[in-house]
Amino acid sequence: MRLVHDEVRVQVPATSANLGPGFDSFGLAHTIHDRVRVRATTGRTEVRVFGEGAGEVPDGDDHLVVRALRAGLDHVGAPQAGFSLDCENAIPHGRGLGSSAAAVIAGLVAARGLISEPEALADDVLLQLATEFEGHPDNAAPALLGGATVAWMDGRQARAARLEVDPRIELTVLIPTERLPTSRARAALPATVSHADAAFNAGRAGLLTLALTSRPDLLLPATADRLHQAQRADAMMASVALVRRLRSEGHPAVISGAGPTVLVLSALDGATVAGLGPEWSVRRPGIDTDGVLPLTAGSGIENSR
Ligand SMILES: Nc1ncnc2c1ncn2[C@@H]1O[C@H](COP(=O)(O)OP(=O)(O)O)[C@@H](O)[C@H]1O
Ligand SMILES: N[C@@H](CCOP(=O)(O)O)C(=O)O
Repeated sequence: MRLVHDEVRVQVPATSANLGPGFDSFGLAHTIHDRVRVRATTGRTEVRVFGEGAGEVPDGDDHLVVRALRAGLDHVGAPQAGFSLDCENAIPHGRGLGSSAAAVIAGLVAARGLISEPEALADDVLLQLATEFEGHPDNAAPALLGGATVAWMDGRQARAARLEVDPRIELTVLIPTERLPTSRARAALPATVSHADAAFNAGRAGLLTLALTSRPDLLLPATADRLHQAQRADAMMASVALVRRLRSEGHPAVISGAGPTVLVLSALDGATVAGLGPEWSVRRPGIDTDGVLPLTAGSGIENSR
């Protein structure tokens, strides 16, 4: 395998995993995007970051996009190089909006864009490699495929299928200032769950497929969860309290991914939004139906220096 291109640009969406009952399986892509330009060089790796994560994430080979890029090249036996990266990040870090999965998918798709036989890094291969980075496939699947996805593990093999989301479904994303690393939220989960709670979530996850694709009127019952949100309440008390309040008022609210962002699968009215404190930033993204995309020159990233 050879490197046949020396520059590639990639756009990748934010994602909300779980969507209530679908722990580690359901996910949804938003029209909030990170963009990365990767150039292969003969020098050492340099990363410039604009927006989210600037001044915080590593600026060399430890950068997550670079680690994923190198993993993709290693997987197909392509030679390594130095890399120069420009990252324009809009996905907040540590808020449950899939920033780490987006970085991994961006790096892997950049690797695909540099090599002589891109089919060696087909989507199923990238989903597996991304799942090995993340430990769960539910953010990587929608970041890769767009729309809503159901992901599952077949032994150690990650798989995913895409759902066509009903166009009547709108989104409101409530992002708090505090962060919660996904690793900490996962450590808060109990090792076992009750049979009754597992059965409850199985029924609601099945219903969620119907609600997302053709019955948005069922979104409130379809987004109920007993397996992970309450169990993580100590790590994000305000978010879990907000989900409970919004649901009691009839809004299909869930914790986005491992939190602490709250995702509402409806256009939350202005009065409800206005009543939230200043610690909540409100976004109304669309649903990204493309997933990760290679970009052509002139798509905006050249604003980076
Ligand atoms: N675009 C990025 N570039 C480099 N590192 C990133 C990027 N996005 C996320 N990360 C890394 O992943 C961490 C957040 O991952 P995680 O705790 O799983 O939260 P999230 O819910 O945002 O994915 C960041 O603190 C950073 O170390
Ligand atoms: N299923 C995972 C999802 C984590 O999503 P993130 O966006 O918070 O990284 C979990 O709930 O741990």
